Amino acid sequence: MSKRIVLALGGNALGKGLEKQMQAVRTTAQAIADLIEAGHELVITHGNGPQVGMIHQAFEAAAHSSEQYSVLPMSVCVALSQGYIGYDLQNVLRETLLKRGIKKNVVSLITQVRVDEQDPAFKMPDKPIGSFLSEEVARKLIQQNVVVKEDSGRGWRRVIASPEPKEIIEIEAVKSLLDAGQVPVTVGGGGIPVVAEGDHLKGVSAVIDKDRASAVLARDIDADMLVILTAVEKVAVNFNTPQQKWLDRMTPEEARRYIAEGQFAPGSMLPKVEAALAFAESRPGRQALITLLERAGDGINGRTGTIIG
Ligand SMILES: NC(=O)OP(=O)(O)O
Repeated sequence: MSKRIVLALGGNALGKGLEKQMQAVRTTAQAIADLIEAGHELVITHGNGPQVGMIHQAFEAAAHSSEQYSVLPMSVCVALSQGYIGYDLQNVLRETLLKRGIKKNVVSLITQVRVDEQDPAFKMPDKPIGSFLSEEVARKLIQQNVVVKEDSGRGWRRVIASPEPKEIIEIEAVKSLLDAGQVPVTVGGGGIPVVAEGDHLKGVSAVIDKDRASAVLARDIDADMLVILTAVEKVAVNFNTPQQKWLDRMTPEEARRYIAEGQFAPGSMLPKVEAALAFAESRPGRQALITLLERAGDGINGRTGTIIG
């Protein structure tokens, strides 16, 4: 049965760096084309952690080299990341679909997402962006008042505020594209974070979690399913212990209990399970799926992955 699906692409669907991203997007496009060919109506969202950090750092270096350039506000960096990643996705997916005889526009929408200026996240930056840094580089950045954190023994990364997404500003445009049979790429990098000042939307320094924004999007376009693609086929409890157990399904009650037990790592599986739970609970009958990109088709058909709902 065909479904309306929001497909949230994780880091490994995009690769790191220009060339690796182009290679990864080719594989990603094949998996997405399989779903379109199977008759599903898709909206594609994606992360931007490595890319937005790279863009910010590049403009910072440029600003140090010449007075003509300035450091870009993070909201503008998110907008640039939507264009950079969205262009690759729409270019490659269009071609992949054409080779299968499917003619559809794939359209990247520069998408703003409203957040609350009072969100406590602005006082506690915790979203890692950019590449891993050595301790030496991290200590230099700390002296320059840049917020960095050690990331699970893997190295240091810059961190930034990640407020809760409240509203997708361009939601009606997404619905229009879907109704016209096209494939929107939207809410890239969680959307450009903005706060409302009357009719004006002011960009703010933050990076919204793309899974949380995807859950809001999926709710507001009345999707049947939110598919969160990540680096593991299923969600596990007691991860990396002798008691590790892979989960085929979680009811909302079980998901809440596992979250309360601290089963999922913050900044990793926790926001994915929270986003999946928020969507599943937004209306009876809605389901979220967490799985690998290459198992998405099987997961949608109930053959693998972890279903929440
Ligand atoms: N914005 C966002 O959530 O990006 P990542 O998934 O790459 O961290």
